Amino acid sequence: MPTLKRKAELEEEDEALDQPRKLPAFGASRPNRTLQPSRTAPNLAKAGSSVPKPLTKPRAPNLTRSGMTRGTSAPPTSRPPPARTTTRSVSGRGPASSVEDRRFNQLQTQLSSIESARAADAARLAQDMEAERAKVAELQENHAALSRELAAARNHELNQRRELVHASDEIEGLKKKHAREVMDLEMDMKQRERQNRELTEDLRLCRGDLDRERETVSALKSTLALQSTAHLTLTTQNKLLEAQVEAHAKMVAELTLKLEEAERVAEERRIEVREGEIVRRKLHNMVQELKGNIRVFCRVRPVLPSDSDEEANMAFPDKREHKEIVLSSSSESAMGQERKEVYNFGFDKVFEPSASQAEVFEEISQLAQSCTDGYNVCIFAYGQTGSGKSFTMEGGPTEETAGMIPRAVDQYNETINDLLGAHDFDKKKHEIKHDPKTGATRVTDINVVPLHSASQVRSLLGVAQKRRSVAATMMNERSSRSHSVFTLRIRGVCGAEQCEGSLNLVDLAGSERLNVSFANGAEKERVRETQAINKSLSALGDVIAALGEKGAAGVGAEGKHIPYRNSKLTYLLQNSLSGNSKTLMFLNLSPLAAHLNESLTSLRFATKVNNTTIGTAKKQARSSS
Ligand SMILES: Nc1ncnc2c1ncn2[C@@H]1O[C@H](COP(=O)(O)OP(=O)(O)OP(=O)(O)O)[C@@H](O)[C@H]1O
Repeated sequence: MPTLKRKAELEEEDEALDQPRKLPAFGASRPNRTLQPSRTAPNLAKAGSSVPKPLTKPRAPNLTRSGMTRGTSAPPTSRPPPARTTTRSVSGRGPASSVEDRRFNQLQTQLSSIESARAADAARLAQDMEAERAKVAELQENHAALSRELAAARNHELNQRRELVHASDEIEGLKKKHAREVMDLEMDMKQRERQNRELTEDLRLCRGDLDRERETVSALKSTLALQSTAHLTLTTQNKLLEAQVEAHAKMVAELTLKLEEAERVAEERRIEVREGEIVRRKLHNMVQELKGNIRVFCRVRPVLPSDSDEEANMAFPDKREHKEIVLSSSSESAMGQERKEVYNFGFDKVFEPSASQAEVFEEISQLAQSCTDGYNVCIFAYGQTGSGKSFTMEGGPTEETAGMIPRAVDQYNETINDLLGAHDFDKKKHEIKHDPKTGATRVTDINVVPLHSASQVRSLLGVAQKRRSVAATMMNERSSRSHSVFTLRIRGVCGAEQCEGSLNLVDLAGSERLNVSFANGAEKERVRETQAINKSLSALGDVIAALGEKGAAGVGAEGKHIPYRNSKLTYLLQNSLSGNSKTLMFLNLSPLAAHLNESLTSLRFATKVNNTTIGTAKKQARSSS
C-alpha cells in the first residue's frame, strides 16, 4: 500500500506531467548567447584579440576662412563674402594688401593642410569602409551559418514538439491510469477502512467477550477450587462408604437368604389366602342366604329447598342397626277427637334423609360382590314420583352424588353391556332371550357397547338419560313414566374357577300413578300410560308374591308357575328375580306430609316383598380350563 508520502510524490509527479515540459529555447544550451553582430561571430571571435577600433569621425581641420572650409565635413560657421576681399586687393595695395596677402597665404596654407587632412581622412575612410565591408561579409557568413543553425534548431524543436505531443499522450494515458489506480486505491482504502472499522468493532466485542470469559474463568477457577475441596471430601467419604458398602454387601447376602426364606413362607401364606378366599366366599354367600334372597332397603330423601309442603312425621328409632322407620299421623275423628296413628315398619336397612350415596352403596356392595361369585343380582328402586329413585340408582354428576350404578361399575370396572339405541327414539322391536343352560339373559337387536372404565360408563349413562328424556318427550311422556334397566355383566376369576353373574340395576317408573293418576282418570292418554305402568308394577308384585308362595311351599313346589311373562319388565328380570338370584328392592320415600298416604302404600308393598322367600340362589360357575 502506498504511503501518504508516496502519494504526495505521485501527486507531484502528476503536476509535473500536467505542465507542458518547457523545451529548451533555441540555443538554450547557450542561454546567454544572443545574436551578435559579426563582431561576436565565431570567425570574428577568433580574431577577437584584434577587435577593430570603432569608427571615429574625421576631425575637421581648423579652418580660419569660411570659404576654404567648404567641402569638408564641418562647414564653417561664418564665411566672409569673397567679393569684398577681392575688391580690396584690386583698389589699393599698401600695408593693408600685404596683410591680406599674408592672410591669403595663411588661408592657402590652411586650405592645403585641410585638403591634405581631407585626403588623409578619405584614405582613412576608405580603409575603414574596406574594413566594414569585410565585417559585413563576415557577418553575412555568420548570418548564413546562424540561419542553418536556426533551421536545424527548428527541426530539432519540431522533433521535440512531436516527442512532447507523444509524451503528453503518454502522460495523459498515465494520468488516466494513475487516476484509475488512485480511484481503485481509494475504493480499496475505503473498503479497508470499513473492514478496519468492522475489525475494530469485532475487536471491541471480542474484548468484551474476553473480559466476560476472564470473569467466567476466574469464577470457574474459584468453583474449581471449591469443587476440588469438595472432591477431596467426597473421596474421603467415598472410601468410608465403600467400606460401608462392603459391610452392607455382607448384610445383603444374609438378608437374601432370609428373603428367600420369607418368600417361601409368603407363598405358603398366599396358598392359605386363596383357600381362605374360597372359604370367605362360601361364608359370604351363606350370610347372604341367611339374610334372605329378597331384601328391602328403605330410603327417605331429604326435604328439598324446592319443597313447599310440610314435612311428614317420620322417626328412625333403631339407631344401632338402622332397620326401623316409624310414621305417625294425627287426624280428627267424627266426634272431633284427635286420633293419632303410628305405623311401624322394619326392613333390612333404613336410610335416613341424611344418608350419603357412599353409605348406601356400602350396604349394597356386598350383594353386588355376589355377582363375581356367579350369582344373578337384581337391585331395583321402587317408590312414588320424586321420592329419589333415579338419584339412588344413577345419582348426580359429582363423585359425591354418584349413584349405585356408577359406583357398582367403579367397584368392578369390568366389561358391561348397555342398552342404547342407534337413534334418540328406538323404534326397533326387541325380544328377551334366556339361555336355560347358562341362565344368561339377552335382548335382541340392541347396541352392546364394551366399556373399559367407570368414566366411560358415566358419560354413557348421561347419553342414556338424555335419550330417555328425548324418547319420553317424543312419546309425550314424562321421564318418570318409563322403567330404566342397567345390566352389568361381571366375570370373576378365582384361581382356576371363573364365575359369571349379572347385576341389574332398575329404576322403576313412579309407583303413585297406580293410585292417583288412575283415580283422577282425567286424561285418556295418562290413563293408558298409568295402566301400562300399573300392569308392569303389578306384574312385579305378582312375581314376587308367587316366588314367596313357592318359597313357603318348599320342596315339591318346583313346578309352580311364576308369571314372569305378564310384563316385559318381569320377563327381562326373570333370571334375576328367580329363586336362583338375589334381589334387593330400594323403597324410596318422600319425606313430605302430603305424600304420607303414598308412602304408607309403598311401605306396605315393600313389607310384603320383604317377607317373601324366593328360595336359594344358585351360583353359575364354570371351569376356566
Ligand atoms: N338422597 C337425596 N339427597 C339429595 N337429593 C335427593 C335425594 N333423593 C332425591 N333427591 C332429589 O329429589 C329430586 C327427585 O329425585 P328423583 O328424580 O331421583 O326422583 P324419582 O323417584 O326418580 O322421580 P321419578 O319417578 O319422577 O323419576 C331430585 O331433584 C333429586 O336430586
